[in-house]
Amino acid sequence: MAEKPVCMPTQIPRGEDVPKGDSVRCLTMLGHFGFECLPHQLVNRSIQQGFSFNILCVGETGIGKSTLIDTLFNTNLKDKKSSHFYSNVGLKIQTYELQESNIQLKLTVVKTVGYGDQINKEASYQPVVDYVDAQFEAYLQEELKIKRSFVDYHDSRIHVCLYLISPTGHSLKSLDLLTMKNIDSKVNIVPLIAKADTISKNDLQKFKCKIMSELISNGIQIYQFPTEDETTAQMNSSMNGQLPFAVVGSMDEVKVGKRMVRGRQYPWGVLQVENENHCDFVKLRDMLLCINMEDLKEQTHIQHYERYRCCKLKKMGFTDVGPDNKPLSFQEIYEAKRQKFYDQCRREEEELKQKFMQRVKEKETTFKESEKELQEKFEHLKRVQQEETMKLEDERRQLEEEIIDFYKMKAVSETLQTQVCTNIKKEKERKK
Ligand SMILES: Nc1nc2c(ncn2[C@@H]2O[C@H](COP(=O)(O)OP(=O)(O)OP(=O)(O)O)[C@@H](O)[C@H]2O)c(=O)[nH]1
Repeated sequence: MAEKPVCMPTQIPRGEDVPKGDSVRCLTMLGHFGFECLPHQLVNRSIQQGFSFNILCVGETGIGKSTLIDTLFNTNLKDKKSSHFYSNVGLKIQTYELQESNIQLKLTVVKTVGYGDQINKEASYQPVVDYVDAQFEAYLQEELKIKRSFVDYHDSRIHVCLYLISPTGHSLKSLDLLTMKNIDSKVNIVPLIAKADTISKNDLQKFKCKIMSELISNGIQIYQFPTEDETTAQMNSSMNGQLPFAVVGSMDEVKVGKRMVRGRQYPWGVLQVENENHCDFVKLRDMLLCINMEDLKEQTHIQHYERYRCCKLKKMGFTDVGPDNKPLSFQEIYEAKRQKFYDQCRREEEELKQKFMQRVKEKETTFKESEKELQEKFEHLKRVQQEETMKLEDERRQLEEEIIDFYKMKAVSETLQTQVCTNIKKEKERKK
């Protein structure tokens, strides 16, 4: 084996001419180094770690959500039927560990419950929006932690929203438009016509065109299968032209000739779920699971999550450039924020002090006025009391004088009485 060249860090003296443009130099290698095996390392690691995929299934009650998921993963995920009588829309979240050959898949299925059953459907999309945002928020919080643990973190961000449209054959319902409008910037929407076996082939084509034109005229962005990779470009661009997929779900095995196939049996024949001439189920499964799962996850991360993260950080006051459009470091923003916060605290403290002083002054004035009032009242009462005392004193003196006069008169009357008695006695004796 050839000797490996020692890789030295490139050091270019300042001011020395650096060739512009072609900065990557191609070296002719002298032997085998083994880095052609790099992709295998990735494959092995991915197989060891396992894969995860999160699907949001939005559609009216009984439209065929559970059957479609079961058919997609060829498993019976055993889901109970929902009632039509919920007063609000809810979500049912279930995580399954699936295995195919030696590939592990952690599948999370989030399904709407009671969707489209309320009379007032205006807020029906809100639980869906809240859930999608909550998963972004959880991921952001993990990212912002000092000690992050992405190795065992269950990333629950929604990778695809399968939006099941009722096979009315006419047009989208206002609830469909409202919900899709509110989630199209948060999640990859793949629109599907549910129970496509209930609508004729002719009507189906017209219905597909109608749905697409309504989505475009309402400015609703649906997921486009990527066309950058030349190995999948042709297939994906052809599939983009066939959206929304008309799907049929069934876990029933039906006999067709000598084969058993999955399908729906009718008196007039069998609808084979996996027959591309009967419905678009296989197209959906191939696009979703075989060809574009990684792109769906990537779009979730670099487009939808990025938008949420950007909005959230901006709301928190973070920015990449200052008012003069010069780049700002995290440290500078932090310092600026700290200073702003400190100034705000000082301002608020000063305001509080002023308010407090003002209130103290007001209270002081009120107390002084009350004190003055009380003093005046006291003086008045004192005067009244003095006058009362003097009056009473006068009356007492008058009474005393009257008593003295009374006693004097009493003494005089007693003297007179004694004299009269004596005189009467004398007169009686004289008459004898
Ligand atoms: N004709 C037809 N019937 C279907 C299809 N998919 C499901 N069904 C039937 O529709 C009924 C409801 O299907 P589910 O898969 O339970 O519907 P769902 O939307 O999960 O129901 P909830 O969870 O109760 O809202 C069942 O009787 C299914 O057999 C389909 O593609 N075509």
